[in-house]
Amino acid sequence: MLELKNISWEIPDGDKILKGIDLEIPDGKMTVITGPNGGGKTSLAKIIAGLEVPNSGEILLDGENITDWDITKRAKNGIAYAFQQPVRFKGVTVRDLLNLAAERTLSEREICSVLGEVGLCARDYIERDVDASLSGGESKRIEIATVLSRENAKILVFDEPEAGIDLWSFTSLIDAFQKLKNESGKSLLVISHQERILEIADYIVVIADGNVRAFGEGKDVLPQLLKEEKESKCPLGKDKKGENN
Ligand SMILES: Nc1ncnc2c1ncn2[C@@H]1O[C@H](COP(=O)(O)OP(=O)(O)OP(=O)(O)O)[C@@H](O)[C@H]1O
Repeated sequence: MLELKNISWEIPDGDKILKGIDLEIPDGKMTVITGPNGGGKTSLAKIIAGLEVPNSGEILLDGENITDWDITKRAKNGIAYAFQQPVRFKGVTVRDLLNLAAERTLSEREICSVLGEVGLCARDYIERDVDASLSGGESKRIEIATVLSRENAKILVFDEPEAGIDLWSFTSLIDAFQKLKNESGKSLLVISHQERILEIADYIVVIADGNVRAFGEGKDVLPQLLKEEKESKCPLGKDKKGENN
């Protein structure tokens, strides 16, 4: 299990972005982190992946303190992270990237299958460089396919997988998440604002203003979120003008 204990993080100018986050991410379940823009979701995901170091607090993986582990060590020990804005590499093909992620040579069929899960036709992409020639949506889908290929990963972290993805590919992605959640035994941690992703979550965490504002089973948290949205409130106890209520 991944546990976050009293995680705080501030940026160099002294602004506190995360203010003592306590969370237990259940094993083998799909947990979706949601909340208003700028609330601290990506910052938290980066801290989990080892891209940022918290100013205080601890991260435990299966009881082991991993707070000081860098991104490589965390990746080797099963934490896979899909960036909100994917990194591009000139001279590396889609095939290379997927083989690297799987830590073995995947068959054409396996590559087809994983690209198909994100709505890409392998024939058109397998030998393409993962560089700036890819559109934003293509690059995002390849990034997601890379994380799906990480066979050794125990915890898959996706930051706004829906961003820039067309409706058809999005439907494939929902199916891929459903399959992972039902069959893989892996933990999925997904940052999302998308109602269809929230609907399939086992657990939902609402992060706002650097705090956990709600955490619980999706069936309990989602109706409250939707009710607040209908009443034009943000899920943080502020209305849309930013006034507390
Ligand atoms: N490296 C940084 N330097 C300065 N400010 C930062 C940095 N990283 C994050 N922030 C600020 O911290 C706040 C939280 O950002 P974060 O990306 O974690 O929010 P978020 O909840 O993921 O938002 P969104 O839903 O818009 O993706 C924002 O105000 C952001 O501008």
